[in-house]
Amino acid sequence: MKIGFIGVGAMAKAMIKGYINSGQVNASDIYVHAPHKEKYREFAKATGINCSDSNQEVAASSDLVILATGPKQVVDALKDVRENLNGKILASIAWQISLERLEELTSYDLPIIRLIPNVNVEVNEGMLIYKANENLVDQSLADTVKNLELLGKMIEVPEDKFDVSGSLMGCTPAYAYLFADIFSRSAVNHGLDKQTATQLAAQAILGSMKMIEKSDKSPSDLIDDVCSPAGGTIKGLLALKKSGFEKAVIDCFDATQE
Ligand SMILES: NC(=O)C1=CN([C@@H]2O[C@H](COP(=O)(O)OP(=O)(O)OC[C@H]3O[C@@H](n4cnc5c(N)ncnc54)[C@H](OP(=O)(O)O)[C@@H]3O)[C@@H](O)[C@H]2O)C=CC1
Ligand SMILES: O=C(O)[C@@H]1CCC=N1
Repeated sequence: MKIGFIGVGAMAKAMIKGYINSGQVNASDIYVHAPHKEKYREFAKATGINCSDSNQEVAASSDLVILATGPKQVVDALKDVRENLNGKILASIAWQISLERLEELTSYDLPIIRLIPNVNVEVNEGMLIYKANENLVDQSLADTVKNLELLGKMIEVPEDKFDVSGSLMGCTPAYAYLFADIFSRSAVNHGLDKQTATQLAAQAILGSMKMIEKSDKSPSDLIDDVCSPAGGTIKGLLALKKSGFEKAVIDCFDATQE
């Protein structure tokens, strides 16, 4: 399957790296275009993907056309390609642009899948939510989902839950990185070197997330298992609570929904 990207920003680059890392997609089957070629020329050279001269050329060269612009640029980008989408599947990762709006800007006959990925697609550990329109069904839908599963887990979500789910899995990587960063810096403050500190924090967080995924205990039961009586963890946990950590996290999530 040939894959095209309209827009070559942070998320398109992460998806492209994920596709190539998967070993299932050749760089020579990936086509990209965005207005400022200087921003992705080096990336294209390093990965071996094709730089097309226009959005139309991307659409014409691809079976799956991934719209990866910011939401405000969707109208212009789709105006460029709407005549080139016959026989193609359109995937959009644009935040808050509904399937209905995508159909309105292209065609009511076009198979379209709306997605929110997260940046961890780059290492094939992404979380992607999706909803397809009624033109994308059966084998075509199964093949599209299978293709996107090269990048991570795909979960179907109703469109009215896209904003809340999208914030939860789309924004959270930034907060997880922050958590790892602040913990490793605290260890540096106590004498550990930064590289070791980052490695230890990252593996501890990675293993903990696998426990949440694989264990049948709830996160709160898992917390109890780490808190030995009168040990260091419970002291740290209560310090976090006293400092307003939980309120800060709730405020953070609420802010993503504004
Ligand atoms: N970053 C993330 O973690 C996530 C992002 N998203 C969504 O993905 C989309 C892209 O995000 P992100 O990659 O971070 O944003 P960026 O701003 O990094 O990338 C946007 C890209 O769109 C290009 N672009 C702008 N106008 C056009 C046009 N008319 N035709 C073709 N390309 C165009 C820009 O090109 P140029 O720079 O040359 O103007 C740029 O390459 C957004 O809608 C965002 O909400 C969804 C989930 C997670
Ligand atoms: O910050 C944003 O708006 C985008 C969507 C989710 C992650 N990044």
